Amino acid sequence: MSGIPATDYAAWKKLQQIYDAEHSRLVLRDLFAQDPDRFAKFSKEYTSSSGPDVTFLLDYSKNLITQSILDTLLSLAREAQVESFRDKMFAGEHINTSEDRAVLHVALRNFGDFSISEAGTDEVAGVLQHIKEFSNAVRSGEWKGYTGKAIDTIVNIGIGGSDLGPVMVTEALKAYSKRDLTAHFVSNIDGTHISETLRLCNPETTLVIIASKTFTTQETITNAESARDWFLATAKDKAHVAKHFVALSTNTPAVTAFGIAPENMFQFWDWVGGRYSLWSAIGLSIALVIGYDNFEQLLKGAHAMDQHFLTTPLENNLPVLLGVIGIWYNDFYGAQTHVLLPYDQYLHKFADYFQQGDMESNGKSVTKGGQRVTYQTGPIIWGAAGTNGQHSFYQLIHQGTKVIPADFLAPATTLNPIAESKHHRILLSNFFAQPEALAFGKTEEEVRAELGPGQSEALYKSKVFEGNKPSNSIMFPKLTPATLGALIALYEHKIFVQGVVWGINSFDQMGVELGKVLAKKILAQLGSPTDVKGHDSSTTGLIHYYQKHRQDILYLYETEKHCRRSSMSSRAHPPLAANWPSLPNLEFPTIHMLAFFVRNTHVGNRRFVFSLRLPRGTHRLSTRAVGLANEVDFLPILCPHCKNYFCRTHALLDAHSCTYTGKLESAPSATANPLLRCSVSGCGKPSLEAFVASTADAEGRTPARCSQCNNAFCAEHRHPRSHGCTDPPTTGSGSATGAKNETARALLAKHFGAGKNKPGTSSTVKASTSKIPSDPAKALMVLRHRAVALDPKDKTSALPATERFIFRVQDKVFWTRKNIGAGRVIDLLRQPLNIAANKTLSLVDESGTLCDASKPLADQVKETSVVVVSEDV
Ligand SMILES: O=P(O)(O)OC[C@H]1O[C@@H](O)[C@H](O)[C@@H](O)[C@@H]1O
Repeated sequence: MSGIPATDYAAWKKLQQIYDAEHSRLVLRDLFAQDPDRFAKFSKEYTSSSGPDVTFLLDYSKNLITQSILDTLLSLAREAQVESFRDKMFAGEHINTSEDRAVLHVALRNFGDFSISEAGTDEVAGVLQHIKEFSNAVRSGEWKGYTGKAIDTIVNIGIGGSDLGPVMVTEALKAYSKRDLTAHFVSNIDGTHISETLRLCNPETTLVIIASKTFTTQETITNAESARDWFLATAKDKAHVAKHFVALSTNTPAVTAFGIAPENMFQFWDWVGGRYSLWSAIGLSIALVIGYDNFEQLLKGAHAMDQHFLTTPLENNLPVLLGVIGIWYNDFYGAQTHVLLPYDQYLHKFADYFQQGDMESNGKSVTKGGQRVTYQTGPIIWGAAGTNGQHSFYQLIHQGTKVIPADFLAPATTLNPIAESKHHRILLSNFFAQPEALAFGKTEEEVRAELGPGQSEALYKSKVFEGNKPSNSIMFPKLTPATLGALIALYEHKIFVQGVVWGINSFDQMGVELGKVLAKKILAQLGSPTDVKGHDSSTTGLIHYYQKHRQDILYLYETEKHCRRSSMSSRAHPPLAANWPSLPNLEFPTIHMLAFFVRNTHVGNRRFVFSLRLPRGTHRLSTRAVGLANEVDFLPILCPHCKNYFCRTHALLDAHSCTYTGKLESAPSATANPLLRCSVSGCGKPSLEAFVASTADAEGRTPARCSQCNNAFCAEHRHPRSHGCTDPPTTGSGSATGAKNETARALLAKHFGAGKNKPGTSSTVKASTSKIPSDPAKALMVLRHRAVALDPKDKTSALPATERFIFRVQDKVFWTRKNIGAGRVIDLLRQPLNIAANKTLSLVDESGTLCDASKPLADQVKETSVVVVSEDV
């Protein structure tokens, strides 16, 4: 890590000479035959020097090494100053030079032994205490969700180091888990990942953990926002987020901006690399799954390995031995990969985890000094658990042309001793057999003796195993949290050793950035083929192919001219079609995410228009929200037969020339279930409920019924007004809101005249409706010009139009900032309306609902609508 090219070291040159002169004589069969003590010489038993007790055996005798080669490899480590850089790491020196950061994952599991002065290391114990208290509260059921139920599901949203570590460890230690707490991990930006996960979750009993060191990672933040939308679709009130969302991050401002309270944030520090972060707050999901005490055992197991690495002479230092032996193959034998083969199903994510751990750390091609290396650095890491690989890729390891060093890992005792441990004995027989077969193979003589004479030459040859394939074997008594901690730390330090020898910075990851930048640029160009600029012909061709073949538009607007269905959109409306965004085939229960998606979609210069047309509150997808949406219909109707989405005009089978050819068992017909027909007498069209009920997983979805009379209506008659529904919404007895609204209505009746007059249109208070178009988008444009700032301190020129909220009071049109609470609006209205300060006022919306003074007005009333100022409510 000094930045010196490894080839400059004398030991490197010597190793090259040894390889050139000796490698053809390095034959494991011979090496073992020559030295009966080879196993004793080239194996070590690790025993933790501090509690908890951890022990394992590392057998590295099946490597293509002699003592003198090993000595030279260790000389290389010394020459590259592995010990000195190790000490610098533990001391908190900024060995991550490109980012000027310390590398202190060891401080996260430092139970008092090492003295580290870096800022933040003194806060580790406090964060662990926070993890302890929180995980205990959740696991015991003391932490309640917003409806008073205990948490039974956690969803960790993170990617890379904020995902792989918790995934691997919670899988590895599943035997220690709280079985009635289900843990899900969502990482991929593919909406399928979060959608399929949330389908399994109940918002009332789910805790979402947003794990992101930077809190800017596109995948994590997008998934987290969708999860929040999913949650609020049921919970409604943003205040409930506090009980269901926590963040693990170093970025306090971004976490706060997301809406997570500081007390629900678990801090860590920039000296924790993402791929070394499972020991930090990122391990919260681990503590939740296996309990804090087990989490601490994991940390302590790793800490003992840290002590071993820090204090043990290189000859006996296990991470050093693994590191230099790996270099021998990587740089002298030309091995390109290294395979991790745990014979323990619980470790099935071990190789995935170290793919990031190793490849992101040592996948570098310039030294710390900026020189292009002339030798190989980090290997490709891969692998799989148990005997599965034997039935697929082991063929190549045994008889292929490549050198593939392998690490075999296995527990002596299984945690699932079913059938009197028969499974485990078979598993272990394979664990012992494979390294043996790889090392010693089967000679042609042995094959001939086995097959006897008279076989084809090709057959004899094809059954020969050349052997001489190197491997390490690691065996431990049982997979415990502490043992796992020690094994992970063993590999972490191995990676460190190799990085030091190669002179590279193992702790940055510049190589992941370029793709992210290009993806952002491309995302903005996906709307239209004419937007695709600045790419090579291949990339351009791929994007154009996607644009041609994507299935467009699953959402609907108020007029037929905006209706799209994928199969005919381009024919029907060629100029517009290309600009529509591609949306996933969302099913009804997840459609609330659609509004979110659209709000954030770049659709060329049409994006803003679409945003304006989105009805407020439709993301909640309640029928009431749709009904309030001034005819803007955001409810896509899924044809139960051809499974395409249509607007109300094209929802019927004949209207969209349904391609379904099977028997139409539930096809709408005049004689179909009358309950599924529009309730308006004489209409007879299928109700929205008919489509929804037959197409979606009924559980958790919002019924497409009138929120007031609860009857089912067709798209034409779904709004309360359009089917003559005048009954007030049922608020439920004892509902505080309901009671308040009753009072509000009574007062409205008193002040502005009861009965049929709508609030704000009484003779007493009359909103001017002259020259205001009925189309909400046009109305907004007109009113935006007429609106004056309610707060004299606000200047129109200082705030973008999208951040201004327009509403009407009497014949006046005002705008406020969107986050202004209704209480503050009341105060500000006194002056223009000339209302004395001693009067108690309330705001009431068009439907007679009392506004909550503590919440933003913009969240409670429809933009451009009339708001009534009422006394005494
Ligand atoms: O935790 P964050 O900041 O969301 O980052 C997640 C991952 O983001 C990737 O881009 C990095 O390569 C990883 O190292 C990192 O673990």
